Parts: sequence; C-alpha cells; structure tokens
Amino acid sequence: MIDVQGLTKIYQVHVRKPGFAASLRSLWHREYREVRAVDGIDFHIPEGQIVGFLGPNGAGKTTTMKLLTGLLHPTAGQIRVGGFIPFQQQNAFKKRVSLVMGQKSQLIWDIPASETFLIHKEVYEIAPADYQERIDYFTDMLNLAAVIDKPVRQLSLGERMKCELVAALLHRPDLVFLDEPTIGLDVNMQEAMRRFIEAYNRDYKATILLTSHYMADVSALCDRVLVINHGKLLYDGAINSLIDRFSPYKRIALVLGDPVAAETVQAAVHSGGGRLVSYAYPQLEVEAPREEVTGLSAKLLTSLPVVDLTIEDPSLESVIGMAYANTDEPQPAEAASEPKEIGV
Ligand SMILES: Nc1ncnc2c1ncn2[C@@H]1O[C@H](COP(=O)(O)OP(=O)(O)OP(=O)(O)O)[C@@H](O)[C@H]1O
Repeated sequence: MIDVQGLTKIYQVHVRKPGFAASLRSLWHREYREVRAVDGIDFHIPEGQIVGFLGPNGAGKTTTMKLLTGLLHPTAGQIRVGGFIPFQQQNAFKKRVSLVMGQKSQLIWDIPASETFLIHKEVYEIAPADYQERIDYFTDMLNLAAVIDKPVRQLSLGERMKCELVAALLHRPDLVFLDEPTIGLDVNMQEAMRRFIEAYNRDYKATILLTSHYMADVSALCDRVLVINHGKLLYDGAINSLIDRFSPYKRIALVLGDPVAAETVQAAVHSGGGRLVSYAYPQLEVEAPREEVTGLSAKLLTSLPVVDLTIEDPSLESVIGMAYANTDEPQPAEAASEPKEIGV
C-alpha cells in the first residue's frame, strides 16, 4: 500500500552571516547549505497496518509524512502510496489520503466545526446521505454531539482535536498520516483518541502511519515501528524486538521482609552478576543483563529475605532514548529482513 525506496529530501537553507556588511553582500551572493532531512529510506507498509513512526525532534518524520502525502517533492527516490505518486497530486489520490498535524488546525476559528465539515462535503463531493452517515459515525464515536455546533474558538484542546480528526477523515481516506494527533491532550482524551484511531483502522481498513511522542499511543496502537534519526531509518520491526535490541538489561524490583546490611545486599547482587541500582529498606532495585536475570533472581531469593520480586523490562521511553543515543552518529543503512535493525 505504501512503498518507499531510497527516499531522500534535501532542503537548501540560506546561510545568514552576522553583520551589516555580510547582509549587504548576501543581496548579491546568497550562500546555501544542505539539510538532508530524509536520507535514503526504504520501507513497505501493507494495507490496513498501523505503523508507529518514531524519532527525536528534527529526525525527519514530518518531512517524510509531507513527502508521502504529496506536499513535498522528493529530491531522490521513489514513493508509491495506494498506487499513486503523491507529488502528482491526482484528484483520485487526494480523495484517499489525509494528513493530520496535531500542531496545525484546518478548522475555521470563528465558525462551528459543523460548518467546516459542510465545506469539506462540497470540496470532496460527498453525497448527502453518505455525509449524514459519516457525521453520525464520528459524533457517536467521538462523543461530539454537544460540540460541533459551538464556534471552534470556544472548544477545549481535546474537543478541537477530535473535530480536526473529523474534518480530516470526513472524505473517508484509507491512507492516513497522523503527525502527533494527541499532543497536549490529557490522558483520558489521549485514550479516547486512541480508541477512535483503532476503530477507524478496523472499520475502514485504513493504512495508518502515526508519529507520537507519547509511547502509550505507540504501544497501544502499533505492533510495528519505524525509527528514524538524522533522516536515516534505524529500525523497522516489532516493538518487542526494539526493546530486546536496544535494551540488553532488565530490572528486578524486590521487597525485603527484614532489614539486611547494605554490604550483604551488594555482595549478593554482585555475585549473581547484577548491579545494585538502589536500596532503601524494604525496597531493592537491581539491574542485570537479560541472560543473567533468571540465575540472579534465584540467587537473591535464596540469599536475602525476599517477600516480593518482579522482573521488568525498561519503559519504552527509556528504550527509545537508548536507541537515539546509540545512533547519534548516523551509520549507513543496510538491506534488512523482518524485524530489521539498520546501521546500529
Ligand atoms: N522547510 C524547511 N526548510 C529547511 N529545513 C527544514 C524544513 N523543514 C524541516 N527542515 C529541517 O529538516 C530536518 C527534519 O525536520 P522534520 O520537521 O522533518 O523533523 P521531525 O522528525 O518531524 O521533528 P519534530 O519531531 O521536531 O517535528 C530538521 O533538521 C529541520 O530543521
């Protein structure tokens, strides 16, 4: 459904030098530098899949989404989205695609969202019966009945974001690009948005690429993630394998039934191949390489008065943080199979 090969976008950025003389000179002789925002990426997303698109600020996510929706022309590489070449901007493509940017509004501020929806109805030539059926679907799913007739400027951020989604999906696209759709929302509203995205994907077999800085969005919605940094794809595969790949350690949290001297605790942890993270009776936290965890747990259970023990993976946030830190110097990409870890 989405096929990308060697996709590259280089921006030319005007270099402004400080000082009056340099400003004058730049009137005649402008200097440019290149920003390789997207640097030769490849991926394929089949129909109906929801894929998380992760990367730190400035990694190239928004640029990739703009390329996939035809807002930007690539510098090099090939893109096919639903069989179309996005930058050709064919009408049939526009009717199947939508880009939602959490930080940008397409609603008109001074009128109710319902009137923007009517404008979209005309633009996308939606038949009256279909329009009503879709409005009913969205108002029901997003609990919007009391909201869509108020001027947009009176809406809360969460209410407005729900209306943004309706405006973006009213023409019922099956190729959906969501750039930070839950940014700034409280946890309940994030959860409501997630449930809606899940339902839309299921009901319309929509193929969805989603960026979010909230890992809860990504882990709830996406089995697969693409990780990008410095414009290069670092990882394409399952979330679980991402955790295995970038975090070779697990944490063991223990509760002790009786106080034990810190040196005794330290010795037990050390001899089992672990590292003591913290000890404040009765809580004890230990870190160990994955392959040592079983042996270390058994050792701690026999040598300390343990009343509770849990083994945890590090949070997805910290794994992603490790992935970015490991790849701050970009490496060349390699051809890869599933799951693929590229150049790390
Ligand atoms: N119009 C532009 N002209 C020049 N450089 C740009 C332009 N748009 C983006 N860039 C640069 O391209 C790089 C990638 O930016 P992009 O917005 O795609 O990143 P991102 O991963 O979406 O970041 P964020 O999470 O902060 O939104 C950055 O270095 C950015 O400064």
